[in-house]
Amino acid sequence: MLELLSVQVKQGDNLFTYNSQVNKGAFCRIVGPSGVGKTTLLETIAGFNHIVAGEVSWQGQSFTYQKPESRPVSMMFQQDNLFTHLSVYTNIALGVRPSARLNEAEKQQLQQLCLQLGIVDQLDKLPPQLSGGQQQRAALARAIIHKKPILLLDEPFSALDKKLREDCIALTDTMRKQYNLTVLMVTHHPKELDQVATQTIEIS
Ligand SMILES: Nc1ncnc2c1ncn2[C@@H]1O[C@H](COP(=O)(O)OP(=O)(O)OP(=O)(O)O)[C@@H](O)[C@H]1O
Repeated sequence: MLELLSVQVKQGDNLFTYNSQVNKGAFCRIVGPSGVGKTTLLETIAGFNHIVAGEVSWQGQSFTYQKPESRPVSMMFQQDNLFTHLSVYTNIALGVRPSARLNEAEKQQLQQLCLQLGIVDQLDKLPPQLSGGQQQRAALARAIIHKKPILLLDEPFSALDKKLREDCIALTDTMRKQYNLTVLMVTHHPKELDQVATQTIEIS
């Protein structure tokens, strides 16, 4: 379980307090009006914000003060997830390790994952040569191959049209089950997650 206990975070003049529990393996949608602190919640779990008080834990182990790279999470944003001057392959391989140098087994796993995500033919290209949906699927591949148990998604498909959004949500759900991930997704279209969401956090 991912747990936030009286976690307090300052953003400018705002002080946010979070109390949430997300079950292991959940697909949790995070909803609420604009400016209420949804992105701040994900950034706090990812380690990008200073926590003033409280505790964040995974499976009973606190990671409140751990650096982002040591936390059991990977995060994907609405856009600009990829380095534009590096190939799609290298971008995804960076999810394995900073050198992006992979052994044969890792290369095969990357190929297999990209085959499933429908981007295996795009690996030699630069991200700007891909469509928006392909770019987000490449970012998803990088996040998944990172092998962290918690996947934080901040409106990841909101720039895509409705049909593509639905396809990407279904793919994310398949990945959740296959890789035993706990997914937290901020969305302004909660109904689109009706089929997949096992839990909802409403921030008001
Ligand atoms: N780095 C920052 N410095 C100062 N204020 C910030 C910072 N980041 C966010 N805020 C403020 O904190 C509040 C919450 O922002 P946040 O992005 O978490 O909201 P949100 O619920 O994700 O909104 P939206 O649905 O519009 O994306 C907003 O009022 C925002 O202006």
